[in-house]
Amino acid sequence: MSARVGVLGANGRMGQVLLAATNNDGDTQLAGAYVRAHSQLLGVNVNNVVKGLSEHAEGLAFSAFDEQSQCDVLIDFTLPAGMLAHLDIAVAKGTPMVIGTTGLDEQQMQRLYDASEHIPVVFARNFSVGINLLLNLVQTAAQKMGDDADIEVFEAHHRHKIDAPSGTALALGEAIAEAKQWQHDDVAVYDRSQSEQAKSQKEIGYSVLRGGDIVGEHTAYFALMGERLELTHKASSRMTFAQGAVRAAKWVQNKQPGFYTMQEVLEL
Ligand SMILES: NC(=O)C1=CN([C@@H]2O[C@H](COP(=O)(O)OP(=O)(O)OC[C@H]3O[C@@H](n4cnc5c(N)ncnc54)[C@H](OP(=O)(O)O)[C@@H]3O)[C@@H](O)[C@H]2O)C=CC1
Ligand SMILES: O=C(O)C1=N[C@H](C(=O)O)C[C@H](O)C1
Repeated sequence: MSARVGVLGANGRMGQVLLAATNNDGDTQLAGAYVRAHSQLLGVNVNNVVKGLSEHAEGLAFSAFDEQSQCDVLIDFTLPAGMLAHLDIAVAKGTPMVIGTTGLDEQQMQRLYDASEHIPVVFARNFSVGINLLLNLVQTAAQKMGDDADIEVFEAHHRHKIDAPSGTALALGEAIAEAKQWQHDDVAVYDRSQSEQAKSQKEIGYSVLRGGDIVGEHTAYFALMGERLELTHKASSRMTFAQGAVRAAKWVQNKQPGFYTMQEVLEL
């Protein structure tokens, strides 16, 4: 039976692509397009806003998410505060969640871990296949390039992005730190403008570009004297993230409560 999927933040950049990805997947049914309680879209047919949906979406209108909402799985790409409010309802209802929202602080992450004791949660700061593979590749590079390698992570995104560095950049840095057996928070450097010293060997430096319509680009640098390795991923369509999230939604719908990663979904 096809999974009935509800999309939270359905009017967002990702939300609209998620509506299409859910609607176009043969194994999922778009069961809810949820917007905020005061949204002007409430009651508006999704086909009037998102073009190219199949006839399966006909008759579905944007609605507010609450305890009455009926779905097998929820997908959330919103903002931390909204996601946590959605999570509380999902826990109360026992509905599995796929979460792509980034910019969570430590306490907000703890709320996710706590919730995953009651419902299955797939959390990924990037749902593309390439980035999830890159999370493995940077660990190999971190181990093999040697202690002399300078490690930096660069990311570029569209002008509307709020959080920085991106969730993906931080995930790459954390994967590198794990491979080096470093504490990420001890080695992360976000700003060198006040530093009057050369960098140390035990650093992961982050740099950020915001501009135009860049969907998402990430590069991990491993720089030695005389050579440098650059591992780059470029997303050119949000559909890649949306299709990954729909894949995760199908995977998680019958899982036991727990905290799952996209690497587990992809068996990487
Ligand atoms: N993991 C991954 O693969 C990816 C993750 N992302 C992440 O997804 C998130 C969304 O990105 P994007 O779609 O570009 O952002 P948008 O700003 O376009 O969309 C955000 C959506 O969240 C809704 N929202 C915000 N706050 C709340 C709230 N308190 N309650 C309910 N709804 C809320 C907004 O509603 P309204 O319009 O009414 O404000 C909007 O629909 C970001 O964290 C981004 O980093 C993005 C791409 C890929
Ligand atoms: O906000 C975005 O757009 C994206 N956010 C995610 C992140 O913060 O890493 C994933 C992707 O790069 C797009």
